[in-house]
Amino acid sequence: MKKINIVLFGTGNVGSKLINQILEAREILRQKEGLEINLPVIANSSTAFFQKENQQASWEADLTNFGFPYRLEDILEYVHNEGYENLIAVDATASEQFVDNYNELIHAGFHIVAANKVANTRSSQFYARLRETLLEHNKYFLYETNVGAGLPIVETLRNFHRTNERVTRVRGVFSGSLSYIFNTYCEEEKTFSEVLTEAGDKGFTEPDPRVDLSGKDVARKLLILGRELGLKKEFEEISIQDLVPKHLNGQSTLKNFHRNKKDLDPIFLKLKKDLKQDEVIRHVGELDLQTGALDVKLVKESRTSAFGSLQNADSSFEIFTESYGKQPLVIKGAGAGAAVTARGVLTDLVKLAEKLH
Ligand SMILES: NC(=O)c1ccc[n+]([C@@H]2O[C@H](COP(=O)([O-])OP(=O)(O)OC[C@H]3O[C@@H](n4cnc5c(N)ncnc54)[C@H](O)[C@@H]3O)[C@@H](O)[C@H]2O)c1
Ligand SMILES: N[C@@H](CCO)C(=O)O
Repeated sequence: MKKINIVLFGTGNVGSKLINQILEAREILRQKEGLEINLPVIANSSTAFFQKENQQASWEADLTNFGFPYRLEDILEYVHNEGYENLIAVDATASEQFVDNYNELIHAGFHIVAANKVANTRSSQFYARLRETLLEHNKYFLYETNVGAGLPIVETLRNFHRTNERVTRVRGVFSGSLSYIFNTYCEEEKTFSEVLTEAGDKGFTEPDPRVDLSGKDVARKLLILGRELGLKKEFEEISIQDLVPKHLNGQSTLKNFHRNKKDLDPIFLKLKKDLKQDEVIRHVGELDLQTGALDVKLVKESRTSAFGSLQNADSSFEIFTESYGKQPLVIKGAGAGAAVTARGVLTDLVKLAEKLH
């Protein structure tokens, strides 16, 4: 039986769903894949819990009752002393800082699976150095959920690139949360701030929804795909339409944003009122591989168009390549949500396990 040992960082929407999916799938994975997934350590921003045997269904109570404040070194020392092999660190945080730990984790023998997009969107230098370190230590880094949650976008583009299929353009509704927000806002008689709150409650938005509304999350996804296709770009080069008014932006606290998010209502009401009868608002990202332009913006679409008819938190990616000619390859489905994202992370874990001895 092949065994992998996971140290999970982040027990929020995605991380907690992942633990439950692992517990539910554990027996099937043993029987059908010959794979045993252990979760000896789970940690959030303040607390870690070490478990000698397999994680139990009561992990939430264990983390609350037996968790303790920790430093990364405590975890590294623990897994080293216990002799765990095939170690995988799962980054289910949204933290800008946590990725600073990747280097140390790789040196300590970890592979990495990330839902967090930050590591792939820092400078090109950081991006290249991370890959060099992985190579030097013979470690893998999988991050399919960085774009389109559980949809197979990164792998599809990587396969095109590997096989010399020229990708010319990728256009899409990249954000599951903004898809939900505009799909709902254009159909229902609710204020924008009500819909935004609803999207957060359903686990569709980033922990700080301004990361979605500012266009940053979609810009990150464009950069990740562009780099996957060999494009040399920095985050600052992306053209982004920011939907957050200045007085509520990242310079002010998240609490202040939530307290004043009603200020968004008149802005979006005006946009809605300006629509023609058959039009809806959609948030799109576009990556033009021929010009190297990356663009994030709001557009008006006809209700019956491919993007205009999207529902719920669905994303849709149109991939234009040489062989697909004028008709793009389209990948469409839920682009946000804890369950689909956690399933994507679990898929990365199983894929990574296949590569290990
Ligand atoms: N929710 C989705 O639909 C979705 C889809 C695809 C990708 N993602 C990505 O998944 C990640 C998690 O999203 P979420 O919705 O679960 O967020 P969340 O806010 O619900 O959970 C984040 C967790 O990370 C923990 N954390 C923060 N900083 C940490 C640190 N330094 N060390 C350890 N733990 C830390 C927090 O305590 C919390 O448990 C994000 O990067 C997000 O972009 C989310
Ligand atoms: N906020 C993100 C979650 C998935 O990364 C989105 O809307 O797509």
